[in-house]
Amino acid sequence: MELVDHLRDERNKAQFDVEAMKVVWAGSPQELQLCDRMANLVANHPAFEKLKRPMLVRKELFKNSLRKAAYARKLVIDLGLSEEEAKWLRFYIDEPTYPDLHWGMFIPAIEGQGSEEQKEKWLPLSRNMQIIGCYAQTEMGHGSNVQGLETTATFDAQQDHFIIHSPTLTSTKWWPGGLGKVSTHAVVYARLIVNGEFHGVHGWYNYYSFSFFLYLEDHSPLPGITVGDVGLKFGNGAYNTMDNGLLRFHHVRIPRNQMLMRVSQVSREGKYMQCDDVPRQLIYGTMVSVRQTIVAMVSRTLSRAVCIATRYSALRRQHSSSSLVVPCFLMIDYQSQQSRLFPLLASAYAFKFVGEWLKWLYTDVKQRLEANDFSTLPEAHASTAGLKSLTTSATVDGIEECMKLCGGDGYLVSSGLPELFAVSVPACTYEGDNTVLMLQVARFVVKTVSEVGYKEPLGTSSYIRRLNTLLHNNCLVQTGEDWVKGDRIVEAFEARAARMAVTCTQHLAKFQDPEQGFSELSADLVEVAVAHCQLIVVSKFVEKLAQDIPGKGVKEALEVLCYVYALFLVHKHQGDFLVTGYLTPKQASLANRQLRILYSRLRPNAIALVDAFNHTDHYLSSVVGRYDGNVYPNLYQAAFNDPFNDSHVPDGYHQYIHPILNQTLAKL
Ligand SMILES: CCCCC/C=C\C/C=C\C/C=C\CC/C=C/C(=O)SCCNC(=O)CCNC(=O)[C@H](O)C(C)(C)COP(=O)(O)OP(=O)(O)OC[C@H]1O[C@@H](n2cnc3c(N)ncnc32)[C@H](O)[C@@H]1OP(=O)(O)O
Ligand SMILES: Cc1cc2nc3c(=O)[nH]c(=O)nc-3n(C[C@H](O)[C@H](O)[C@H](O)COP(=O)(O)OP(=O)(O)OC[C@H]3O[C@@H](n4cnc5c(N)ncnc54)[C@H](O)[C@@H]3O)c2cc1C
Repeated sequence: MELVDHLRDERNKAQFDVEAMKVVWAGSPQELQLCDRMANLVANHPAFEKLKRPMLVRKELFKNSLRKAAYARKLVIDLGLSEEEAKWLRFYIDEPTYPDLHWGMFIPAIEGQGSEEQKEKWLPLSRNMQIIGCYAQTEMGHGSNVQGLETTATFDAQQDHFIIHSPTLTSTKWWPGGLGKVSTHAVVYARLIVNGEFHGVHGWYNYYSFSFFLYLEDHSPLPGITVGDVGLKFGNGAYNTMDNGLLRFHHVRIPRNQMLMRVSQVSREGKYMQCDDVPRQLIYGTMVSVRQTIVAMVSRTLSRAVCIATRYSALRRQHSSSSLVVPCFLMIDYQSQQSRLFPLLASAYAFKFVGEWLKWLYTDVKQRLEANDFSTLPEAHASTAGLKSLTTSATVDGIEECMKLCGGDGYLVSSGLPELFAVSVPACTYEGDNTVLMLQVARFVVKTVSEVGYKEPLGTSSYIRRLNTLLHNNCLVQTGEDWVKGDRIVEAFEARAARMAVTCTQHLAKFQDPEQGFSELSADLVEVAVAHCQLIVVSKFVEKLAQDIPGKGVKEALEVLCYVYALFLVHKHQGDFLVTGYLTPKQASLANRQLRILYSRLRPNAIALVDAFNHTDHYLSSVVGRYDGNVYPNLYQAAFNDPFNDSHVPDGYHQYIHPILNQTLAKL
């Protein structure tokens, strides 16, 4: 049967080379080839079917996810896949499961915080999956406040042991993924007590379950340990494939050498030693690593939602305002639809490029840390925390908007959007609540501003070196066209960020107690941090455009996206730009007018730009976002694929409907 491409006319409108754009989106021809291979491996393997997922009850859902993870592991071994290939394989399986935490947090925690001897012992076991681990930091009473963790690790010099204990209900470890049912081991964060003295929070490599011996049928916890799942989470399917767990210790003994000893050590004699030159913050290093990973991946999540909404918008017709009878307008041709959709399309590209940059920054920091150079850690912390916060919040809001952009059909599970939203929304909370993370960025920015004159601002904060110019020179834009110049746009974002930071720093200086000031001004400080992070995203997009980008029309299409992203933000936050006095109302309205012109330039490329994401239909799992655009027959069929339509007479009909129809309610 001949396949009909319902989006062919839209595809023919493209003004750039889509294959070349696919390479830009993937990062390199090699990355494109790798992702394509892994995506198709998953798409063509029946083991990874996922359409029935939202219909399954938790126990079936969980068993199904274990089966998929086991198949994935088998494929990794049978095909001899590299760690990088295995990572993409897991990504395209598109189901949160215990290996995410094992590979994403447990192993990095040992790598970053273990001594050489500890790494030699535990890493091979972990990499071969002879043990499965998780990252147990959060407690029932303490998530953001890591210093408040209550679990204790008391050194017993006589037996050369640590005694791990949960002294209160609120000290129960609460939320760690993979902990509830699967993991055999955990990196546990607890307060160190040596000779009755507290030494703050540290990490311990710990085992809590007999399941280390995989052949045991009885998967029961070690004595003194209570473990379980925290319970059903938001959205059927979604994150319920993960066994987020709870864990309590009752005076559980572990050998002294299971304390992760890179940052500090306890000797056989019970002497506590902070390792020379290694900052205590290194115990937070795993979070820096995962926040970076989240930013590297988030653009794919947003691109998925945008791809679905763009394709459906380019197919579905609505009435024009002049004729309520003849459906003529494609949804995508409504200005109002474009003004909601195109900034999200531009954001997906913007987040991809900032993610690439952050990966570079993190790789550099990691190498420095290995060589005991900790100088760039504060910058890495602020950038990973801020960008994780900015991009996940925007992505989750964006998915919700895409759902609305598809009208009622977006709300159907078969659109793929509700599940995508449910699985993504906890990203605003895990790895640090987004507001708490923005406050960390604000601390960094305010500190940088306060130190001007005696400490040189570096990296992402180097704009603060030009504070005088940024505070006193106002915007030079006179025409709409003036707004589509990279350096002018970056300068506008620098001026806004600098002015907001200086104002807040001055307000803070009025408080005698800086912490009280920080608390009272926290809402303003979050806005300072947002301005700083948006500047990073905009400037990295502009820097990307300065590179050599091959392919017909590719650079031009990216330029339009970059300006859409930036001018959309200028419009959305015009209050900031106006209040700081950098823009006049006239310049702000020129930005908005230019934005509309950019939407019309983006319009013919819209479908090609989402095709360049190279998403398979399996990954999208969306009837309305199908590549061939053959939506309506499939939407109709999907309704009948729902087991609820197996029968015309649902359970309960005879019992509860017949009495109403027959007026025999009294018998109920
Ligand atoms: C939307 C789509 C999503 C797509 C997703 C795609 C892929 C997903 C991939 C992976 C995700 C998979 C699973 C997720 C699993 C989730 C796991 C978790 O959630 S683990 C638990 C995470 N918990 C947190 O993040 C807690 C947040 N709290 C903190 O980080 C800290 O306590 C806080 C708030 C930063 C600081 O507290 P505070 O008490 O004020 O300060 P401290 O005394 O602790 O420290 C002060 C100094 O330390 C510096 N600092 C803080 N953090 C770090 C760090 N991480 N690295 C380096 N330095 C750090 C801080 O700047 C202070 O420095 P100065 O003294 O000012 O110099
Ligand atoms: C799906 C999922 C997976 C997770 N996986 C893991 C895991 O594998 N391992 C692990 O250890 N943890 C995990 N967590 C826990 C996660 O890291 C915490 O939920 C997160 O750090 C936030 O902490 P909290 O839940 O205690 O929220 P809280 O800190 O109680 O925050 C609640 C509210 O208070 C505000 N708030 C808190 N502190 C401040 C402050 N100082 N200033 C201003 N506002 C503040 C926040 O903005 C938020 O609005 C997971 C959580 C989820 C949802």
